[in-house]
Amino acid sequence: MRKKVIAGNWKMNKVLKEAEQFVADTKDKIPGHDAVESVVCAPFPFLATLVEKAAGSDLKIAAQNMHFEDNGAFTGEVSPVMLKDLGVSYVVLGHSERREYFAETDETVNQKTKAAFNHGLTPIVCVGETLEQRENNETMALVEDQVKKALADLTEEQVKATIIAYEPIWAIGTGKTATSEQANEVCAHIRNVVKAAVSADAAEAVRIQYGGSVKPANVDELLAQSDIDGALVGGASLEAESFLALVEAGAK
Ligand SMILES: O=C(CO)COP(=O)(O)O
Repeated sequence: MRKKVIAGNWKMNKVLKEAEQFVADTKDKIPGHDAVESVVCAPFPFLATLVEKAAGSDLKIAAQNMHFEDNGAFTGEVSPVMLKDLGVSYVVLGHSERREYFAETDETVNQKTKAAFNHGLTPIVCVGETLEQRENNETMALVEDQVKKALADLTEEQVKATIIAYEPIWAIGTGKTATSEQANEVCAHIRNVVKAAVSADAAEAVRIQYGGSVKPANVDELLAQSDIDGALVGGASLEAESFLALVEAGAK
């Protein structure tokens, strides 16, 4: 059985006080790490404080992006060395909003994924199609291409430790969830892509999340699917009560 991973992606929301309050409200109620991995992906300015506030609990803190270089003349960027130094555990890479607004490419996602492993961070690699691509029946080929490029040159052990998030862009922040069958179909395809590109063992071990309008009301059905190992959640992760309901679903 693959352990479920529930990750809240706060995107560009909250101020520090609100972020601290969220951790205070949730950390003692998070199920044990053996049952489910519970992660909050917070904006950079909150990371140091949140790692400190969540210490000793089963709530883990993630970044929403990073550069692939260790250091250097990259004004405005944050490196994997900095994240590791703060005690950050996971990093979201290649989110569709970064691909669309900040010129993230499959190649930079690959460089960042390798950098994450070089520094002991667990990457959450996002893939997914637009509505137009879905309507043109391009979903499977597109997602296959994104997955292969993101994982290129990783070792089998690294692929096993990667978290892939399938987030159909048309379902993000729109209230339109993919049906659990639609979501599972693509997640199963991703697992087959990993099997063909890497190994059956890697495909069995890799965790694949679904993301896109996940909420307490639909999470159980999504997590009951054969190839969905967790959720990457935007809007419904912002409130403590809703986030706790999601992680409890992941621990069932
Ligand atoms: O993009 C997402 C998580 O990374 C999904 O966002 P919503 O849950 O708000 O649709």
